[in-house]
Amino acid sequence: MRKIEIFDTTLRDGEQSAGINLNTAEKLEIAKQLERFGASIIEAGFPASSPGDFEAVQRIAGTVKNSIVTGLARAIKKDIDITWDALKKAEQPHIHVFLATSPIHMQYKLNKTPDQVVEAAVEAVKYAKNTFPLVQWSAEDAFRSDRDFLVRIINEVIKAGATTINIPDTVGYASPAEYGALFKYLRENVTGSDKVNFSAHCHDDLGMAVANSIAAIENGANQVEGTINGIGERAGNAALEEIAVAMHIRKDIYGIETGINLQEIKRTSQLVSKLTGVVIQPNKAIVGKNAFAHESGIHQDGMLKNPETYEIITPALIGESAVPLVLGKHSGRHAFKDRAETMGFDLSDDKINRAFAEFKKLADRKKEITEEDLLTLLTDQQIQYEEIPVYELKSVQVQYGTENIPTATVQVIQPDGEEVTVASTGSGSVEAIFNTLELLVNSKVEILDYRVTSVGKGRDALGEAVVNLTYNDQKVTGRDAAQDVLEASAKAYLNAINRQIIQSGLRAKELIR
Ligand SMILES: CC(=O)SCCNC(=O)CCNC(=O)[C@H](O)C(C)(C)COP(=O)(O)OP(=O)(O)OC[C@H]1O[C@@H](n2cnc3c(N)ncnc32)[C@H](O)[C@@H]1OP(=O)(O)O
Ligand SMILES: CC(C)C(=O)C(=O)O
Repeated sequence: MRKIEIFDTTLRDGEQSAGINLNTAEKLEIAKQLERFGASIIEAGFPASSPGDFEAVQRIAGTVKNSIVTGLARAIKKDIDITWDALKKAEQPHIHVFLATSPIHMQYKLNKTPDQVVEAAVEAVKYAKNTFPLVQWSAEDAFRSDRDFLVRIINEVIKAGATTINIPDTVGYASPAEYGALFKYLRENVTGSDKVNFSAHCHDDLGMAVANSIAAIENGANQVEGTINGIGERAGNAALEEIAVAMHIRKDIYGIETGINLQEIKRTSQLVSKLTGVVIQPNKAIVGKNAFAHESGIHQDGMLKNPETYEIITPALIGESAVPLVLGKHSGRHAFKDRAETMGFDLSDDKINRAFAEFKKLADRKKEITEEDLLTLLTDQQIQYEEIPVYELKSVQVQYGTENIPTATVQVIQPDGEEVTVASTGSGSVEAIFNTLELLVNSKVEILDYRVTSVGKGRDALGEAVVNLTYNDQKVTGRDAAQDVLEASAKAYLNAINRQIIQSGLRAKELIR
């Protein structure tokens, strides 16, 4: 079996999805899970792009041991220096330097001639190589670049010390046959192409990112890049869970080993969805909630007679356990802690106690506590910060009637510890709550997006709200769940405000550069 390295860019290209904004603690949590998932390389961010990205990459590099941690950098010395500062303590410092090579990018975006682009790429790779043992160089928009120019610049960056060459289809324009052919051409024409890794990086604008990545593997790529749940810039990146399972299920034709721990797929996907607020479409391959649901009579009949009639992947393969529900209002702390550990949470006794208290409150109101409910409760505890005081929702009350103006009354404890109650109106119940909270947080808030979904099944399922807003001129996403969608909405709004406060609080305490 041939080994393919899996390069995960959920925290860099994935975070470039419109509306996603992860803080350092959330990124660290995802990185630790990506390590369990078995990613060979984790691109933890773009350190020169913001203090938040710098801090996240630095923290992840200091924590993750079993995956290589990398950071993205433009082909400029300042970016490379900042990336080195963030990654110098990593076990195997790795940098990902990129520079565009397509005519349209060189002429209009970079305003450079092809010769100047070659010179800048070589200079950047040489400079990076002074400190980093592992240097990946990406030809941004490689697929729309001239092939012979690509061969020329790749030859030069390999001479300058690049250890991996990435050939992105930056705008998702390639077809599988074309993208595969490009890898074959480069493997055949680049001098010493067998001495470096060739990497595929595909976007899903035409829905072909996974197919293109597999075509690259078939034609000489020994690394593929992508994200969990396929999140990423515009239509997203290749979904890594789809590639990993495709390689496993069809090892008869591909003969590829990815090193991915398939059992961790479900949990990784759920964690990324929860923390980014990006809901997974139900029919999404591998991780969608309908991916293993057989609905029609003829299919169900076949499944009962022999599951192989319709099932090519079992839920168990990706760690989707059909554990019978054992937790309810009569369960105790031991069973709760045990389940948390089985789900992969490693929480202090304090955090387990707090999660248990929340669980008991929920169990009083809800007859069935599902795996999704537990995931929500435990994830919330896992990423709580104690050191920065934030807003705490005490109560929310809404008066609504078809003939009345909806009015919300909200009681919160402010970061300074003072308890305040404020009321305001809106054209609907949610708007009334948001207007009231805006008065409370004392600053202009612009709502960019708002969604409510149900967590789990049944009438008494938890409602999860995701609010994307601007506060103190920063875009931030908040999410929270509650039995009632209005309470979930209020909590999600405050969660967004609190995340912004925490991020600036950490920076003020110089925990962030
Ligand atoms: C295909 C990809 O996904 S590439 C990664 C995209 N990710 C991001 O952009 C992450 C977030 N970005 C940012 O925070 C900002 O864009 C920053 C901090 C990186 C740069 O911000 P600014 O300095 O304000 O520049 P701005 O983004 O407006 O323009 C980009 C500049 O970088 C140049 N540039 C673009 N790519 C490269 C490169 N690979 N190497 C060197 N220079 C580059 C552009 O030509 C432009 O230069 P100019 O100012 O001389 O015209
Ligand atoms: C920086 C590069 C690898 C990229 O994200 C792209 O080209 O899509």
